[in-house]
Amino acid sequence: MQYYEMMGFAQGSDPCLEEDTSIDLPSPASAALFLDFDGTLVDIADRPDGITVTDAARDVLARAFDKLDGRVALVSGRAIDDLERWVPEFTGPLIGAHGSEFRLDGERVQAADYDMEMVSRLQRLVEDFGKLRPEFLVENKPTGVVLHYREAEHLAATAFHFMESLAQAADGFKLQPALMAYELKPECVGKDVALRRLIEREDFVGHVPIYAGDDLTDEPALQLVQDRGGIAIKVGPADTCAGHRLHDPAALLKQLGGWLA
Ligand SMILES: O=P(O)(O)OC[C@H]1O[C@H](O[C@H]2O[C@H](CO)[C@@H](O)[C@H](O)[C@H]2O)[C@H](O)[C@@H](O)[C@@H]1O
Repeated sequence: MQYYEMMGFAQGSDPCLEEDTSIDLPSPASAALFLDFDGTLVDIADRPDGITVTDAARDVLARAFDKLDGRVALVSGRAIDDLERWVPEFTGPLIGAHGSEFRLDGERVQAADYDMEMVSRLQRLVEDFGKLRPEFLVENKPTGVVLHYREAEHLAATAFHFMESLAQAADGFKLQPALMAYELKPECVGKDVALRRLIEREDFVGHVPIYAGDDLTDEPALQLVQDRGGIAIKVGPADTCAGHRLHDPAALLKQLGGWLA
């Protein structure tokens, strides 16, 4: 068992979990669509810079933007600068760094106040730790830092203990377990908090929210959407509160492609 699973979030596939191949989605004219990025729109890769945004993914984003009259947003743990590099053609709303940053109507907004000095300090500490164990990959974000152990699974517990200790010491920051990674992020941010703000905007309100996500960080947003009468789709095999499940990004793109045809 990986340390990540010990923390309560199973990654392993469970043959008992059924895929929901025909989700009854509302008409695009009455819907708003929110998509997580890694593991949902694109397949997970060995490294953050190793992903491929397929033509199918770009096509679904473009058609959703058109058919839903702009009511489609990406909701990601990645920073907005990073998302913009991967999908430069997408002009819709972006929620980045787990809800710390927004891009709305083409404008950048910082969603939360956090201690920038502390971010720099944490980044330095994690970078130094990463130099001691180059098997880890360190990813800096404007709001924090991630220690990836995908290429050193046997060091998962080491990664956890180090990052957990920093979280205990860093006022206003918390540990966010993710897929084969531990992140330090401001404790006031969350995808659900950011999503609530977007859902309540004039152009989104009154439309049925649909959210698809694969990771632990998506669970509060999946719950929020269900609480608002919307549709929550879990991508992948992990435990979830979502009412629907699809196996992988390809299955999601197929569903959405059919819906938007
Ligand atoms: O909220 P998301 O859009 O799903 O972003 C979550 C994190 O995604 C990236 O890390 C994850 O995907 C990498 C590429 O597939 C993979 O190598 C890594 O193990 C995963 O944790 C990204 O690097 C993080 O910043 C995001 O928070």
